Amino acid sequence: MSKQLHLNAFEMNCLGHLAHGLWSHPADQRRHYTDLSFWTNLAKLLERGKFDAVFIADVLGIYDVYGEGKEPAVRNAVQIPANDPSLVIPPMAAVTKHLNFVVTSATTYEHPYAFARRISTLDHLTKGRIAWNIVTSYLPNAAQNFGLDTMIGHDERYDIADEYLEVVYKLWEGSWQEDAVLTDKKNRKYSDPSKVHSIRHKGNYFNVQGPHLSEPSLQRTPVLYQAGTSPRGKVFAARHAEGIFIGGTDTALMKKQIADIRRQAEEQGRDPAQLKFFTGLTPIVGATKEEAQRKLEEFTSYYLHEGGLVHFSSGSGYDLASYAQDYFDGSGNNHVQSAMDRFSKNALNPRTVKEIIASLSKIGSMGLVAVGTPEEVADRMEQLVEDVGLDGFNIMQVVSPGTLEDFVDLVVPELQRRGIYRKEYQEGTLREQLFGQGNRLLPASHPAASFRELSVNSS
Ligand SMILES: Cc1cc2nc3c(=O)[nH]c(=O)nc-3n(C[C@H](O)[C@H](O)[C@H](O)COP(=O)(O)O)c2cc1C
Repeated sequence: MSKQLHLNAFEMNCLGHLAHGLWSHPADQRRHYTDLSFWTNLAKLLERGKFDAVFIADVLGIYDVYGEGKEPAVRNAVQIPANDPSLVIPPMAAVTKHLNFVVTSATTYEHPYAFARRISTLDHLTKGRIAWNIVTSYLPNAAQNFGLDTMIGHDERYDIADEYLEVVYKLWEGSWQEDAVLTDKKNRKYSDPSKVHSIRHKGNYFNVQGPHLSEPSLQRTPVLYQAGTSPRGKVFAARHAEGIFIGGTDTALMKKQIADIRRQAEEQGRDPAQLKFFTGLTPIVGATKEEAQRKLEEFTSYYLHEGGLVHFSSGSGYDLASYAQDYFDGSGNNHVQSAMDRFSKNALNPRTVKEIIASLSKIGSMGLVAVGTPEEVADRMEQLVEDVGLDGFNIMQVVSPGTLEDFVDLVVPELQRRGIYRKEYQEGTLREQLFGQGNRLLPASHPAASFRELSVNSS
């Protein structure tokens, strides 16, 4: 394999992210997610393992579709309690030099002006180590928490997201010219007002005058990740995303989606090499095959099936506590549509509702799982990259930090021995680490670049 692998650790600022119930395993430390040291220790571990980034998911409401109430989610700690994803980044940045941070934020609820400033602040504090995972959200309760009775329709959420991106591109790329900051102590001029521009955005969803309050950070626009591969999601990804997080376990479908997004990006004049594809992988590693298998069985005994059902029900929009048909009928389409592409009757490999419920009793049911020796796990990763066209993985955890410790100590050296994973970090921003030196900013072929013209056309 000639490609170099990229690795993110998949995280969330909460007790129960994906491995529902595993917080009660004796070795698990997730109950300390409210402590700074949980995050600084994680960051140091990941930098030791030369990880690209910690990728932090987020939600803005509770998972209350299953059983039509909050009790199952709260009882099983399914992403509740959950704290803010961005505030743990500065302490992690303070104890590392190269590790990067992907923060998830939905375009449906928070205003882009405030969000753009928070990201610029993070990009300044980390010296260009920030990415944004752009999502549109899928929880009805999130809509209710932000003043709506029901969720905005699926495709309209993406229309809002497109305009949101236009606003933040104007703020990040167009508001401050590159030479606007003078730092001229002699003449007591910090910035040149003629080079700091209002953006005067008036759109269907947002009106923003500007200018951006933050001076330009190293990357200006953070590295843009996206998750969601519905037909509308793919159009959005092809236009904006530099990193795409593809979910699920159906590798034939992933391969199709990757080819589709790369083709659409190329049609829009983007270089398909400027898009990197990731999927979720849960590694369970042992010195021998038998030891790895024993670990899996032990972990499974702590896993809560009901937690998996709660998670899936809100993701898909189907209440698995009461759904009576053999196959999903497509009515869950306002939630995560790409989940429906995998599970409905029209899926490439359709599964019955009964089969789906059974699969949710297993560890790692939200992504791929690799159980075995370090060599076997590395083999599987290499094969997936070659067969599916992936560029890397979001490593999903079962016990924290045990899963990542095993991976760093056992699998990383094997990947390095094979020459497919860095032994040392490259200097530079996250975008440069992903796309090579000199790529601090988005390329001219990216739609954000057109908003640099703002500085020429306005004042
Ligand atoms: C792999 C994957 C990870 C996702 N992570 C999140 C997340 O952390 N927070 C969130 O609000 N939505 C998340 N989403 C859903 C996105 O909000 C997405 O924009 C929305 O549900 C539409 O997805 P779709 O294009 O597949 O229909 C994720 C979706 C996928 C497929």
